Amino acid sequence: MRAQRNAGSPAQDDGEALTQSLIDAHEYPFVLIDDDYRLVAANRAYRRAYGLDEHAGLVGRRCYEVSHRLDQPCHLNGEDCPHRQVFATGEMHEVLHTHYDGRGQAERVRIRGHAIRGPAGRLWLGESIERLTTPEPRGCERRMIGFSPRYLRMLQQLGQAAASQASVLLQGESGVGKELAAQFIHHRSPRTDGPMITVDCTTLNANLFEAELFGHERGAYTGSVGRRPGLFEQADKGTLFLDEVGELPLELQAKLLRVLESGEFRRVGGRSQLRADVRVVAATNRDLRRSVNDGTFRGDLYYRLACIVVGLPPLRERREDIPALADALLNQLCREHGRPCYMTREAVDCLMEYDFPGNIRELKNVLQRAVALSSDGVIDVRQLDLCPGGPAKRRAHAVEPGGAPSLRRVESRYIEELLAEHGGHRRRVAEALGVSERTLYRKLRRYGLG
Ligand SMILES: Nc1ncnc2c1ncn2[C@@H]1O[C@H](COP(=O)(O)OP(=O)(O)OP(=O)(O)O)[C@@H](O)[C@H]1O
Repeated sequence: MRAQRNAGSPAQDDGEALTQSLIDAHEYPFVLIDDDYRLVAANRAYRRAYGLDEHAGLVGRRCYEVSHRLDQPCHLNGEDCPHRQVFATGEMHEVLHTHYDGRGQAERVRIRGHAIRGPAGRLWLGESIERLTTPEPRGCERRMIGFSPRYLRMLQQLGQAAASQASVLLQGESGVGKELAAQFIHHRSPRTDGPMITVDCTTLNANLFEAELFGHERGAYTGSVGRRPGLFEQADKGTLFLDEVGELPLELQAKLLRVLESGEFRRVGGRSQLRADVRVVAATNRDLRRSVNDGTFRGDLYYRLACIVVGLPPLRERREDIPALADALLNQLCREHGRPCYMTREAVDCLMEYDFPGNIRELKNVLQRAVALSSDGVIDVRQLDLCPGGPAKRRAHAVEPGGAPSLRRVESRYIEELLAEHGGHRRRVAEALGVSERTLYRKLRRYGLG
């Protein structure tokens, strides 16, 4: 708080020097902020991170100007603001935010806002800032691109879910990144050194269920040559990821519930009762509550799986992330193809206009196609093959005379158009849609197009 006053008593000077050396000892960027959002003191790490030298008039500037490049507090921008929370409650508040470093580069940071009290009871906000892009983030975290407030809120929820042992249900459309989110939870959880085992619930049927999940003993049935542990056993001390859990037939839901409740199972052909200690993360692109109401999903299983529910936003609801995502995916494709590629401004605008029913997987496919189509490494609107006349035309087709159609209606019409365009070739339709063939088959069934 040195620069707040020009001269102080020796005792004050000592106090200020002490405050400064205490915050300088902090390894992460740390800043003290008053109730009017003004910076009061900052440590060296903060000044380095935000490109501010000691004499650059740091004190008195507003926190949101320095770190967010905003001219208003971040809660007015849809963000969870630690300043507002700490001054309202006097309690520590942790959030994820996007900050801009000294070179104007966006970076994801975890902020812990502490309530710091002065001798006279005055309150300050002490922000400790952990930069998540450096030092090295964990593998899947680095791959999870997104800086929008909506995406950061979701990451925050995933982080909180990871810290608990409760089961987590990830809900979101196909291609939004549910599997990546499950990996994030696993790697952030205390089980990170254990295995993460994925169960694809779309492939399970009554014949396979027990052998797949619980394993079998040698000679348990014709063709079972050796003993094989099941997925449940393999996930012991780790995470069991139940992908597409909403597709599990009703009769198997009861069996799954039983083993989840008890943690006990028996291999096929085995006598002994075995136990596995698993943490369950499940994912679905259905509205499972509605499935419970429809009677196609068991309510008791839903409540067992959905202690914590995290919704993953579709890409069209976080369009501001599209340029960064496209950039990262394009860089990856360039590395794979061994040649540089560049996207024009118009191409980026075109991507931001598009609705991406297949979400990030579709964005990836669109870019893959564009890289293949571009002869000189420049990707323009033409190579994207989306607009004009692409989604805009398709969207115009989809609008009903009576008003906006439902998303399901838009999607089913879009699939119909793609089927016609590709002569009914399902693999190509799945590619164009940016979903797996499996997902396409489900959609065809759902919309009666199969
Ligand atoms: N935030 C992200 N940043 C970069 N890439 C992402 C992100 N989220 C997902 N992806 C990529 O998008 C693709 C689809 O992701 P993922 O398989 O996790 O989606 P999903 O929701 O599980 O899809 P489905 O429901 O069809 O199984 C993957 O290639 C994944 O690496």
